Amino acid sequence: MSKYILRTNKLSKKYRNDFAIENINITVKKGEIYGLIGQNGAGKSTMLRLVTGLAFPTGGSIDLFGNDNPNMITEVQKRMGAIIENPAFFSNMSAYENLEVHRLQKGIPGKDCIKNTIELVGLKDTEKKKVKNFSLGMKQRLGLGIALISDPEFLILDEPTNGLDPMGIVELRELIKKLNRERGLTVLISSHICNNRCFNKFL
Ligand SMILES: Nc1ncnc2c1ncn2[C@@H]1O[C@H](COP(=O)(O)OP(=O)(O)OP(=O)(O)O)[C@@H](O)[C@H]1O
Repeated sequence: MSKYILRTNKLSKKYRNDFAIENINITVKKGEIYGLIGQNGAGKSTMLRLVTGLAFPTGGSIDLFGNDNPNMITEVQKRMGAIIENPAFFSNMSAYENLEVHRLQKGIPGKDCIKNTIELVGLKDTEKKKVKNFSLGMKQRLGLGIALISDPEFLILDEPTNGLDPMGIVELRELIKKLNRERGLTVLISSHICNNRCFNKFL
């Protein structure tokens, strides 16, 4: 069985005449938390959009779960969960109802996964509160819940700490570490925090 989840080979994306990313090779091993660090505009979101199939490369290849056939992206997507940019929510619904919509969309049988996900991301006490009344930290947790509801093997997070206060960052960091430790979840996470000390602290 493959020991890595993701491998890119000379991955490039060009918009008109400019490369957003050029010849990027990364390998994310099974069970690791991989940090993608770069300043604003470095190409982090582009990279994650390519990996999740939201955009197509202009050069190079992406190997996910040992499969580099681009036509298989729908199959491998089922094994991934992602938060890219700001996830969309139904603001007049509760966390439970939002998760129910995603459960139905993904065809996940039984409602146990909703309760479990709500507990996992720490939204148990929100009960019937509507998402429009959520704090940013709660919205991040719900986004994470949506990404996790299908029990993925690979979680991709694009700048998940943006806008969070220091406490929210610590809570999110602990949750990601817990998911990695207890579920063996492999995580690819981006950040524009270029100070190595800060980023090491994050992980
Ligand atoms: N749809 C697009 N059309 C044209 N150019 C784009 C598009 N998406 C991204 N770019 C360009 O590609 C480069 C990389 O952008 P990207 O959003 O991937 O960087 P980033 O590292 O995620 O930045 P940030 O930290 O600000 O989110 C930028 O120069 C950006 O302007």
